[in-house]
Amino acid sequence: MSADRPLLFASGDQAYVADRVVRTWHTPDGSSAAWADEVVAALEPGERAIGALSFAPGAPGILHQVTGSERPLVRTAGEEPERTYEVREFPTPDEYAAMVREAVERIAEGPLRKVVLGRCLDVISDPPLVPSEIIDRLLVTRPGRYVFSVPLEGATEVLVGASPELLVRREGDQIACTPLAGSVPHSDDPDEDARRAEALLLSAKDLAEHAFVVDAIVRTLKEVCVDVDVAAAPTLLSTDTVWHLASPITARLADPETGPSALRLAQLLHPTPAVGGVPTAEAAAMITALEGDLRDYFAGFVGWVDGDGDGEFAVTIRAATIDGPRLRLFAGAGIVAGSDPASEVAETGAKLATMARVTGLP
Ligand SMILES: C=C(O[C@@H]1C=C(C(=O)O)C=C[C@H]1O)C(=O)O
Repeated sequence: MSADRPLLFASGDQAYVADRVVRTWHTPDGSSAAWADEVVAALEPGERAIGALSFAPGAPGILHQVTGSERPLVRTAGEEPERTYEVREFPTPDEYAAMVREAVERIAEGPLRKVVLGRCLDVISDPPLVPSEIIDRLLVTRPGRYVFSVPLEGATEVLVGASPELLVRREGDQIACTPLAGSVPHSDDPDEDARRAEALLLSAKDLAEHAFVVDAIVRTLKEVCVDVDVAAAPTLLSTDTVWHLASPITARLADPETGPSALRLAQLLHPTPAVGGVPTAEAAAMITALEGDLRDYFAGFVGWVDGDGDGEFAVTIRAATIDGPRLRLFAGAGIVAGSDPASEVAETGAKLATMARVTGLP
């Protein structure tokens, strides 16, 4: 494997690192069931497909058919070179606040009830960032549980990140999802931080924002699963920069022999209202109208599947693409009735900070 563009996915206390790429599968349409089934059927025992699928249906997906192994996480040594950064925000925080206002107005008219809107940072780094160094820092500091590095279509581009959000895991007939929605930035003051966490657990706006996601996932799981189980109320999940509301969901595949692989399950569940909205079609139209096409692989899903159909996919958030000197970061936030533009700017700023910190941005 190229040391410049590591191929790995970590969720436990080890990282699965690819050492040989047997084949790379591309599709122009990451929502294609036929493509997903073809890739899974091609996997030999001991192989995995690791990759990423775009946010939009009908947009590309890439899966690397690999052999590899679990490796312990190693601490990096060595000095970081001094870097200079040129940063461009798009949309700007003011433009993003205007997008939030427009979404809130549209939600008041209906039928739109929730939409997730994102913004980006584009950075030019001199000297260029080194993806393997960023991955080492992510693995050791672990700002989110799901650390990934996936080479994309071009010869130099790589998708990296530390997502806190499990889209779906399949292990035999056991299915798990841990949707997140409803967030507040951490405070440096421990008392204030605790107050924010308590307030999040009681916030009607955030609980509503969260319930949209849980309802959509439960509905989809019930099409292919039995024993779908979700806690009566969300719990708190902390990342390096934000508090989230989280709902662990478990289920059992109704028919594990012919039932969907982890990859198919991820396709069926995506886009959840954690990254899209409610209703799905109206939210997607609003996202395109207000954001344009800044997402690509951001807010899609990333992970692995094996030939038995087992696997694990995270939502592609707290993520960045690195392409030589160019770095792009994305963060989004759910907008519902009662969302405050300034708070959404602060929330997306805190989410952007996860990858900004590990890439050394000031
Ligand atoms: C879209 C992002 O995060 C999603 C949106 C959240 C929210 O609106 O509260 C919380 C977690 C994620 O599901 C992101 O981090 O970019």
